[in-house]
Amino acid sequence: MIRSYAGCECADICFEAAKICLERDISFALTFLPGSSKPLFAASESLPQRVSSLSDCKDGFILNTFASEIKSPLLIKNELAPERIISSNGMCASGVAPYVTTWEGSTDKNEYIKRVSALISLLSETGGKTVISRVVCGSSVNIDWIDVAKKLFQQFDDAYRFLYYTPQTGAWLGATPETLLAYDGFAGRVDTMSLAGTRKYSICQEPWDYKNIKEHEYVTDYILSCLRSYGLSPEVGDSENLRYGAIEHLCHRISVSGVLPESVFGILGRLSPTPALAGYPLDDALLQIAEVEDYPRICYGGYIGNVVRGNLYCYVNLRCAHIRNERYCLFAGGGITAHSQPLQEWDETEAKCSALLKIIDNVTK
Ligand SMILES: C=C(O[C@@H]1C=C(C(=O)O)C=C[C@H]1O)C(=O)O
Repeated sequence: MIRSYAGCECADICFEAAKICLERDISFALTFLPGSSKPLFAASESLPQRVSSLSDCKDGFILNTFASEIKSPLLIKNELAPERIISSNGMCASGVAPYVTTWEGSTDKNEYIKRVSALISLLSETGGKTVISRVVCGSSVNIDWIDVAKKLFQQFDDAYRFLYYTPQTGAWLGATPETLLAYDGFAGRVDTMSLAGTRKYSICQEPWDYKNIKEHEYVTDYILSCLRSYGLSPEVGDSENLRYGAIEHLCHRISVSGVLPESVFGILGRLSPTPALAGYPLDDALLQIAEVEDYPRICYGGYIGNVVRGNLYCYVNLRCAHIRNERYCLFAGGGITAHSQPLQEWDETEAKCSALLKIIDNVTK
C-alpha cells in the first residue's frame, strides 16, 4: 500500500492546492494510482529538471513528451505540501508561464478520412502500423477544470488519473488505462502491458478480429524485444480484455525480474513510445504521424508517473486534454494498418474521448 508522499491524506485539500497552482503557474501534479483514492501530490517552486537515473531520483512526479529525443524525464520534486500552498495563497513563488500553447482548431472529419485513407493505401504496400490521432478543441472560458478533474477521476477510478502543470508542457488532465512501466525497487521487478486493439465493451467475450489481433501483436513483439535487448527474460500473461468505460482493449501483461534501478529509465526511454502510440517500424511511423497530424502532440502519447521511495509507477499519457485558461484540446488516436476502415477509426477516436467530452459539456456554465 502506497502512502501519499506529500503527506496529504485528503483529496479535497489536494484539489484546492491544484487550483491555486493552475492559477499561479506553479509546477505541480495531482495523481491517483489505479484503484486508489489516496492522492499523490507533488509541487515545487523550482523549474522541473531532467533526471537521468531512478537511483538519483527524489520522490516526485516524472514525465516526458511524445517521442522525446531527450530520453531522461522531467521531475517535479515533492517540495511544497498542499497545505502550505493553500495557507500561503499567493505567497508561493510567482510561477513560470507555459512555453507551449494549446492547439486552436479541431481535426476536420473529411480531412481525417482523406489522410487516413491515403495512409491505409500506403500501409497496404509496406505493411506495418501507424497510430494517428486527432484533436477536439474548444473554449475553456466557462470551464472549472477542478470540477472536470473530480468528475473524471471518480468515473475512471480503475485508471491512472492525473492533473499537472509544468512550464515546459502546460497543464494536462486525463485518466489513462495504460501502464507503461511499474518498477518494484525491492523485488527488482518490472511490470508493463501490451495494450492495443479496441472495440465496444460487451459482457459476452467474443473473440477479437484479425485487425485488432495484428495491431496488438506489433506492441507485444516490440516490448518483448526491447526487454530482451537488456538481457532480460520477460514473461507474458494470458490475454485479457481491459475495460475503459464504454470500450475495451486487448491486453497482455508482461513482467520481468532482475532489473537494476540504474536500467529503469533506460528501459522507459526505449519503451516510449511503443507501437501502441507510434507504430511499427518506429521511424516510418513517426514520419507518417508528422505528415498526417498538423499539430504537436506535446505530452499526448508520452508518459507520466510517480517515483515513490525507489519504486516507479509510470503510465502512457492518454485519454487526456491539454488545458489552458482560454482553450482546451483533447487528443484521441488509434492504430492504422492495411486492414483499417477510415470511418471505423474515426468512430474509435470518438469513443476514446467521449467520456471526457461529456463531462466538459456538463460542467460548462
Ligand atoms: C492511441 C490511443 O490509445 C492506444 C491505442 C489503442 C488502439 O489503437 O486500439 C488502444 C489503446 C491505447 O494503447 C488513444 O487513446 O488515443
